Amino acid sequence: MSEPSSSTNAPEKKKPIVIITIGMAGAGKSTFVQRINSYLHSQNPPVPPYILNLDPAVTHVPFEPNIDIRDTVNYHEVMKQYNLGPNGGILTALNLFTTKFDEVLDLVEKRSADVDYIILDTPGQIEIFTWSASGAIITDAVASSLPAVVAYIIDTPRTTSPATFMSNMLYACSILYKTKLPFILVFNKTDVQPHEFAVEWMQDFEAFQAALATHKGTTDDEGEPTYMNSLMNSMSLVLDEFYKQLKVYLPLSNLLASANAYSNTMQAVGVSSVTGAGIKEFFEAVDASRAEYERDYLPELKRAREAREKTLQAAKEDSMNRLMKDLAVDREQNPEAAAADKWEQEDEDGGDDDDLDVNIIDRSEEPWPGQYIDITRARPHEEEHMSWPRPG
Ligand SMILES: Nc1nc2c(ncn2[C@@H]2O[C@H](COP(=O)(O)OP(=O)(O)OP(=O)(O)O)[C@@H](O)[C@H]2O)c(=O)[nH]1
Repeated sequence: MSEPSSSTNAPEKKKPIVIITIGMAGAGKSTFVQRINSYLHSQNPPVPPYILNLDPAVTHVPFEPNIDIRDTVNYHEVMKQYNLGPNGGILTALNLFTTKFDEVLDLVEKRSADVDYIILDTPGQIEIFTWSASGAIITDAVASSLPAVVAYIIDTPRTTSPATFMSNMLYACSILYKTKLPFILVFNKTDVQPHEFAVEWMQDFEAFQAALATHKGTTDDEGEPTYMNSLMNSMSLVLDEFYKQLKVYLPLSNLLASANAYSNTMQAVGVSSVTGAGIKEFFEAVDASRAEYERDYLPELKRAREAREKTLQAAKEDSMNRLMKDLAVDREQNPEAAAADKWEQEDEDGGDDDDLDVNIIDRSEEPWPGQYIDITRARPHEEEHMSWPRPG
C-alpha cells in the first residue's frame, strides 16, 4: 500500500482505484463499505479511503461519506414535488445528482493524489443503479478517469438454494457484461454461511447439476423435470462460460483452491462484514483488478472512444450533406421564402436556464453549510424525527 503523498507530482504515486459496490437490498453493502473503511484506517500507516454515498433514500449509513448524495438532493422533496413513488424518487434524485457528476469527479480527482481507494456505495434498489442511464453515466465517467472495479455483494445465506444462486449469478453476469469492468463476487455474511458451496457450484458443473436434481420442485407429480428445472439446466450451461473467468481466493488449506482456479478476470472472495474475515483477500483481489483494468478495460475504452468519434463524425457529415441538399432543393422551389429566411441570433444566446443550482459538497473540505435555498438541496433536519419506510 502506498503512503499518502504530500507532493502532487510524486511520480511513483499510482492513481487510486474506485471500488463500486453493488448488490441486492440487504446484501450488506453499507456494512461492507464500513468494514473496508475501518480495515483501511487500521493499516499502518492508515490509508483512509474517499467515500461516496449514492443512495439518496438511505436513512443511516454506518460511515461518514466524503460526498453524500443526500447533501445535494432531498429524496423526500423530489418524491413530493414530482409526485413519485419511492423507486421513482430514487431514480429522479440520482438523475439530478448525475447532472452535476462532473463536479463530483473534479472533487475526486483533486483528492486522488492523497488517496489509494475511492469507494462508491450505491442504492439498494440495484436495478435503479445498474439499469438506469444515470447509473451507467456515473460508472462510465468514473471508470474512464480512474481504475475501477465492481464489488458485487452477495447475501451468502440467502443464496444457498440453486434457483436463488442462479438468479443472483445471472444478475452478476449481466452487470459484468454491461460495465465490462473487473469484477469481484463478494460472498458476504460468511460468518453465518460459509461460501464454499458457491465456489464448488461455480467450479464444478456436475456438482451444481446434482444440487439442482435434489432441489425441491425440480420434478412434477409424474417424476418429469419441471419447466423451471429445464430452464435452470440450460441457464447453468450459459453460466458455465461466465464461471470460466473465475479466480477464487480461499484459504490455502482448502482443496477447492486448485491451481487451475487461478485464471483471469472475475474473482470471488468470501467475507464477513461483521467479523472482518476475508477483507484482506478482498483487497488482494482489488489490487489484482487494477492490472486487469489497465490491460483489458483501458485499451477497450480507447477503441470504443475512437469508434464513437468516427461514427459521430460520419453521422454529422451525413446530416450536413442532407441538410445542404434539402436547402438547395428548397431554394430552387421557393426562392421568395429563401430570401426571407432569417436567423435570430438572440435566440441562440439565451440564458442558461436549464442549469440546476445544485452544488456538490465535499464534507472533508468544507464545513457543513446548513443553509439551503433550493428545496432539492434541503437535507431533512435531525429534529424532524422523520422515519420513512425504506422502499422496495
Ligand atoms: N451476520 C452478518 N450480517 C451482516 C453482514 N453484513 C451485513 N449484515 C447485516 O445485513 C443487514 C443488511 O445490511 P446493510 O449493510 O444495511 O445492507 P445494504 O445492502 O446496504 O442494504 P440496503 O441499504 O437496503 O441496500 C444488516 O442487518 C447487517 O447487520 C455480515 O457479514 N454478517
